[in-house]
Amino acid sequence: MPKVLISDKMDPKAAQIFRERGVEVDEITGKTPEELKAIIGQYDGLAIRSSTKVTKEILDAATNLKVVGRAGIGVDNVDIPAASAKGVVVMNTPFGNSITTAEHAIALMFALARQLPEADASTQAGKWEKNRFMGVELTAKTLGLIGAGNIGGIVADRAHGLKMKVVAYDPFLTPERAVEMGVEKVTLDELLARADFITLHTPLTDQTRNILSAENLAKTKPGVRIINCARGGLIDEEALKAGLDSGHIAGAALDVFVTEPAKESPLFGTPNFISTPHLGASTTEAQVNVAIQVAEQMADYLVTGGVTNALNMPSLSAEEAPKLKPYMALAEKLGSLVGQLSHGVIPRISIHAEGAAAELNPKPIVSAVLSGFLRTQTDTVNMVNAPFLARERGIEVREIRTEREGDYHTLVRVSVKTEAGERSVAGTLFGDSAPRLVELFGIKVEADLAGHMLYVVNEDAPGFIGRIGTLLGEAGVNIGTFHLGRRQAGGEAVLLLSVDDEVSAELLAGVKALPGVKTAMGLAF
Ligand SMILES: NC(=O)c1ccc[n+]([C@@H]2O[C@H](COP(=O)([O-])OP(=O)(O)OC[C@H]3O[C@@H](n4cnc5c(N)ncnc54)[C@H](O)[C@@H]3O)[C@@H](O)[C@H]2O)c1
Ligand SMILES: O=C(O)[C@H](O)COP(=O)(O)O
Repeated sequence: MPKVLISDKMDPKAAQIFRERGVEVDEITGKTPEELKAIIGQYDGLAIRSSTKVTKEILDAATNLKVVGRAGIGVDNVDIPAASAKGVVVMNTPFGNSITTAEHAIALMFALARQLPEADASTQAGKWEKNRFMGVELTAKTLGLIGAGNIGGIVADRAHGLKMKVVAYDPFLTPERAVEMGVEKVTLDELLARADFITLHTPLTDQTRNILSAENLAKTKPGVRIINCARGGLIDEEALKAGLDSGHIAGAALDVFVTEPAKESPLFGTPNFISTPHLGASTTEAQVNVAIQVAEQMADYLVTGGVTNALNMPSLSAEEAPKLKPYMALAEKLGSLVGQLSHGVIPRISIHAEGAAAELNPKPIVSAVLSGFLRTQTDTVNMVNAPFLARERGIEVREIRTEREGDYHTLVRVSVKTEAGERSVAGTLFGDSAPRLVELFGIKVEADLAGHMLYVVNEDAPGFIGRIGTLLGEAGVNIGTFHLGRRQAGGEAVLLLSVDDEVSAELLAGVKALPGVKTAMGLAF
C-alpha cells in the first residue's frame, strides 16, 4: 500500500481521501529539515503547503518518493530540477485558492485605505481618536497590478466593481487579454508613476525578485499604498520601511515576507504598516478545495498512474507512454530553453517534428514544449493546461510534420517568433531515449540539457576556453559537461556548461566581464 506524509497543516479532507483511496497516510507537521530527512525515506508521496522546503537534500534522502503534491499554487519551496532529476512528479492545485487570495488583497487594500488595524487598536484602548484616522476612498483611484494572471485577473474584476481604474504591468499579457480583463496594459514605470494602490501577483523569479526595489519605489506616486499577497522577495523590505518612514509611501500591507515565518522585521511597528502571516490562501473554502484536489491527484498517481496538474511530467495514456516519454522529455527541455532565452511577448511558437518524430501523436509533444516554455513565466502551468494558457496569452501554436529524415533519424525543432526575428533550437534522441540539443539559434552544438547550466555567447578567439575554465575554477564551481559550437572560425560561438550548483550573480558578472563575451545566463532544467 503506498504511503503518504502530510507535512504541513492541511484540511482533514486530504487524509480522509487518501485513506478512502487505499493510501496510508501520516500527518506530521512542524518538522525541522533534519527531522524530515530522517523520516522521508518511508514515503511514496509528500503532501505540502508553503512551509515544508523540498530541497535537494530532502529529495536525496527520499529514496521511495514518487510524488510531491502542493496543496496550493506556489512551488518555489520545491526544487523542481532536483525532483525531475530523481523522477519525482511535482503537482500543484493551480486554481483552488485564487479567489480567496484575491479577496485577501482587496481586504488589505480596504484596511490600508481606512487604517483599520490601527483604528481598531486605538478604539479598543479606549482612545476614541475620531480625528486621527482620516481615510481615502477607493472609488476612481488607480490600482496598479504587477502580474495579471489568475489572481491578478480576479483582483482586477473586483476592483472594477469598486469603480477603480486598473492598469497592469505584465510583459506576458497580450493586448487582447488586457482588453478582455478591462485593464490598461502599461510599462512598469508608467504603473509606478500612476498607481494610487499597487498590488503584486507574480511568482518570485529572477525577473520579479525585488521588482519593487529602492529605485522603483522612489518612482511611485507620493502617497501610494502597496499590497503584497504574492511572494516575499518581490519588494525590498528595507526600502519599503524607508519609504513609509519618509511619508512618500502612505501605507503598505504584506502577507508574505522575504524570510518566513517572519518573527521579526524592521517593518513591524511602523505606522501605516499592516501584516498578516501568509494568510492569502487561508479560508475554509480554499483549504477544502486544495486539500481535496491534492489528495485526489496524488492518490490517482500512486494508485493508477494517472497524472494531473504535474509541473514536470506530461499526462499520457498507458499505450503511448513508452514511445512518447523520451520525446516529451526532449520537447519540455527545448521549450524551457527557448523560454529562458527569450524575453517579452512571443506571438508564435512552431513545433516541427522531423523523421521518426513525425510519426508520433503530436499533442503530447506540443504540450510538453509549451509547458517547458511557459514554466519560465508561471508556476501554474502543466501538460494539461499549457495549450490553454498559450491560447490565453495569444500565442499562435503551429505544428509541422515532415516524415522525410534530415541530418538526424529523428528531430524536434522549436522556433519562436520574437521582436528580433525567428529563433530556433532543435534536439534529437540518442539511442531512441536520451534527449540531446543539436542546434541552438542556428549554431550546431551537442549538449545534454540537465540541472544547472551556464550559457555564454562569445566571439570565437584563442584562449577563451582557458579563461572561462580558470574563472569557474577560482569561483569553486565544478563543471560537469562542456559543449561548444560556433557559426564559423572567428565568428559567434556558443558555450553550454553544466555546473553542479545554481549559477550565482557574482559568477555571471565575472563571465560577462571576460573579453569577447556578448551574453551570459544561468539556465536550469
Ligand atoms: N499569499 C498567498 O497565500 C498566496 C496564495 C496563492 C498564490 N500566491 C502567489 O501569488 C502569485 C500569483 O499567483 P497566480 O495564481 O495569479 O499565478 P499566475 O501564474 O496565474 O499569474 C502570474 C502572472 O505573473 C506574470 N509575470 C511573470 N513574470 C512577470 C514579470 N517579470 N513581471 C510582471 N508579471 C510577470 C505572469 O505572466 C502571470 O500572468 C504566485 O506567486 C502564487 O504563489 C500567494
Ligand atoms: O502559493 C500559494 O498557494 C500560497 O502561497 C498559499 O500558501 P499556503 O498553502 O502555505 O497558505
